[in-house]
Amino acid sequence: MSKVAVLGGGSWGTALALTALRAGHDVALWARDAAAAQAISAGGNPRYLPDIGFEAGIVATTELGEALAGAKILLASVPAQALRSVLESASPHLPAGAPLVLCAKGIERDTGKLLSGVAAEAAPRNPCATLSGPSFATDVARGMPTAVSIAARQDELAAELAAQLSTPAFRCYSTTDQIGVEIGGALKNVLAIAAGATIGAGLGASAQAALVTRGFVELRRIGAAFGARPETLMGLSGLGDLMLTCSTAQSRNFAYGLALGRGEDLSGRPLAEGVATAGIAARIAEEKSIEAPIIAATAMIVGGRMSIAEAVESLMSRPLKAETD
Ligand SMILES: NC(=O)C1=CN([C@@H]2O[C@H](COP(=O)(O)OP(=O)(O)OC[C@H]3O[C@@H](n4cnc5c(N)ncnc54)[C@H](O)[C@@H]3O)[C@@H](O)[C@H]2O)C=CC1
Ligand SMILES: O=C(CO)COP(=O)(O)O
Repeated sequence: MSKVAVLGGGSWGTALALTALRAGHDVALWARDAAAAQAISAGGNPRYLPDIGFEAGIVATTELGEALAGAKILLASVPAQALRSVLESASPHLPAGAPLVLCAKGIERDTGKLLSGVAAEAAPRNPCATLSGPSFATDVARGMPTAVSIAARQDELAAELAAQLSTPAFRCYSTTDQIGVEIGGALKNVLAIAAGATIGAGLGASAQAALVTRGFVELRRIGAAFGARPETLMGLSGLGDLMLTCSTAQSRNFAYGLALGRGEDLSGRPLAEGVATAGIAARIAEEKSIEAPIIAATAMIVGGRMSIAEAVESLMSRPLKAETD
């Protein structure tokens, strides 16, 4: 049994802290909010995991030094756009050499970097890994069966982390394709917004299936440009997570798209990582001359620069071509 430290007291940080606890580790969690830390230590997270009670045992604190001291595994589960600043604050306290597992899904908006690139700059003394896959925090917190990928460039590190973090209900597969795992997790959120918007705008289940399938082609093109392995994109962290988040309003990204498609007020909604990632993903595709019209249209819709009706018109009137081109 060794100490696991979790950065982030939201739904995913809490759920991952619980899996680490259930895997037999001592678990500390850093949350920026004192009330959240107190509640998590007592066995609840009313803001981010309402209606879920869980076992006490996580030691949650607002002190980074206290949370990180002596930790052998670090899990970063703050939102993607907050990762750099949180790692910079944590930097003096990060135990040198302890693996840092990135658990957020996104691309840094200001730099276009994948989160492993952010970690390489903000936490260079910690070997970096990524945990991603189809896994709603509520399901994981409730102990429902879930499988994810853990990726690290070194095979032994990925396998060791998978062994340390798996439980009978949380099955971690290991891979060395960290970039593939990151790309799948980041882009599926953008496509989930598009899928939700399709349903919200009343365009139908056939349109939803077409959009997700063709969106997956774009995901694979972008993945290929980054050197991702095709089989990773077909795996849990790619296709698996795309299936999950493009099919149910339990996904906050899908729910965001649903509200967008219905023309509802979008202020004050829960985190939807695809909102921040859409624009930068579209820009990366454009800069690399990758054909990604669905991602581009989603970025424009999310940015208020295109209506859903205009997106449909533009996507449906593209020149006809072979499906595999
Ligand atoms: N909730 C889920 O089902 C899953 C979430 N993820 C990923 O995990 C990441 C975190 O998401 P959630 O925990 O779900 O979000 P959340 O909205 O439930 O919680 C976010 C947490 O981060 C904290 N936070 C936000 N900005 C911060 C900052 N600048 N500094 C410090 N703390 C900050 C908030 O106070 C909150 O505790 C996202 O990238 C998400 O895509 C991945 C798999 C499942
Ligand atoms: O990444 C997730 C499930 O794998 C969670 O999806 P949402 O952030 O869209 O709720």
